[in-house]
Amino acid sequence: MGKPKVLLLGKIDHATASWNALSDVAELVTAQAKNRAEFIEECTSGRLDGVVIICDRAPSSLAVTGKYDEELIQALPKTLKFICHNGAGYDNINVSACTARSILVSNCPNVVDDATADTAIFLILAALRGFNNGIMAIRNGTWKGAVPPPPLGHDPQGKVLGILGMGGIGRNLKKKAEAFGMSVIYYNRKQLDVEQADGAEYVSFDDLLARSDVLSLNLPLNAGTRNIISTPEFEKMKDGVVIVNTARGGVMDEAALVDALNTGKVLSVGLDVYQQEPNIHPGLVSNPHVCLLPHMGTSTVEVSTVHRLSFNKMGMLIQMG
Ligand SMILES: O=CC(=O)O
Repeated sequence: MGKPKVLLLGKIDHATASWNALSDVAELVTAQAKNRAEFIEECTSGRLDGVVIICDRAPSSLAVTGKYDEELIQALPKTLKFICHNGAGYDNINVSACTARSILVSNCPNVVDDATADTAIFLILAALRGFNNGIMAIRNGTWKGAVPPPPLGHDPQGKVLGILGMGGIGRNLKKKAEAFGMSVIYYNRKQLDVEQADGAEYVSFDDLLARSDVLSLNLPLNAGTRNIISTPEFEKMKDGVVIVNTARGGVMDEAALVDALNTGKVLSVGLDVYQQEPNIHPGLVSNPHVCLLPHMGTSTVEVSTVHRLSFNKMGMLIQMG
């Protein structure tokens, strides 16, 4: 019997040696397709027959696969057994459709905790302090910007940080935020045990909305969390609340956020993720109180280097049969 085939979708920049080392135990193949239609055609033409594992390097794979929806999953090679998704969030994969085809799906949680929590800290500071006003003004050649100048920002010290979703990233953010003098409350589907909560106060969803000076979204996107923050939720928040989203754009209603910014209910926002990436609601782009990043929360050499280990593990799994 030949070696099992592993199909790489997307680019590898920092784990090339580990990827190549997999060839000891697997036949490494790449797709010729440049877009989803071509990929589906490539799968159905039989060129990828024999592929047992897909190594999905999101987001660079997205241009070729689009969402792993029912249509795509039905087209994948009949021999496929595993999809190894290199991100933490796997909302782009219809896991039920994979299960129906007996395809196992794995993701990479934990490795992104530091990088994502660091990004949340950056956005919290930027939004609280109004740094985006200054960043825009200095690049426009107007030094500190408008006359009269924009209102003074706020220190994180003494503020209540509400964390919605207290998984690995939420807990990592809690520790970092405490170093800036913030006190942390959280809401999660389940209350954490004492050790994991580490002093963070568990509150109801409504209390989280009502008590947070800064609200950080750190929960996965799924049918139950889509638009979990929308107009009724903004109404329950403090006037002048600051919101940061490093999770998925789909958990917050962007149009409702623009309205809440325009009325002053929300003072400022820090965003790394959007509902329809790479498109961003024009009301967010034009608002100087919104600090925007192009979904780069996990884009570090260290995260990519840890992904290397996942190739090594994939190799070991193949060897173990
Ligand atoms: O967004 C990045 C990830 O899900 O890892």
